[in-house]
Amino acid sequence: MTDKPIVVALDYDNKNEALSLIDKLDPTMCRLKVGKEMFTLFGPQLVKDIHDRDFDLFLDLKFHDIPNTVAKAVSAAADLGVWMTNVHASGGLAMMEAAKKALVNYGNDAPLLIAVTVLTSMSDEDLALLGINVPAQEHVKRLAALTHRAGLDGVVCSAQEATMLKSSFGQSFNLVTPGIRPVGADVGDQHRVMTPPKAVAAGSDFLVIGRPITKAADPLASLHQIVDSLK
Ligand SMILES: O=c1ccn([C@@H]2O[C@H](COP(=O)(O)O)[C@@H](O)[C@H]2O)c(=O)[nH]1
Repeated sequence: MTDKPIVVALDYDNKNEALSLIDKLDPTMCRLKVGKEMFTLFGPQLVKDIHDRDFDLFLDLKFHDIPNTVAKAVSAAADLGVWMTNVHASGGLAMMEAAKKALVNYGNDAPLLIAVTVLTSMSDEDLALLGINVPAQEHVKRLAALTHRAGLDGVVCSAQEATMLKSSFGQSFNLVTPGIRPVGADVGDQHRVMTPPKAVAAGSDFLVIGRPITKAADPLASLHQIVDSLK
């Protein structure tokens, strides 16, 4: 297991609310994720505010565009000094290769670059509506293979696919898994879910957890409970 596997997803529309949670957290306990909502509202200044507090930051903007555009976006994310960023694997091999190439000049300062396979909110039925008539597990494997071939550092997937992906692509291929739900937590819009201890046992490297922490009556206590459940 990675030393700090929990990545708290900060999906807030209020910056002060987010910062007041962050100020109660310890960077040795977890990493943080900023996604489309907060980055659209608060921009690069939020990234600076989080870096000032010494947290590793996953900038989860899931770039999906033509290769040239994605390469430039990934390079802009690297300029912000983030720990991890991502693209959609369904953008294709050329797009992922261009994104990877854009980070060459950053050397050891380059963020980890990972690709989203199939969103954890999607079921086999959702895929069928897109004309993808294979189980999610099979489509995830196909997109992970493309990501591995492009030389990226890993994928976003469900923990339900973790064992299969570790055995196919090896231990060093990072598996970042949202859709994490402690026993009894509201599943919400997620479909392919798993509890924190089971996700780690299955091979997840990083557990992305949002609402079970941020919407809890006591977010800090909820985070502590999850951390303790992994010991
Ligand atoms: O497949 C994916 C990719 C990204 N996410 C993001 O992770 C968090 C999950 O939040 P919860 O509140 O724990 O459901 C959220 O920011 C998503 O944008 C994902 O869920 N699935």
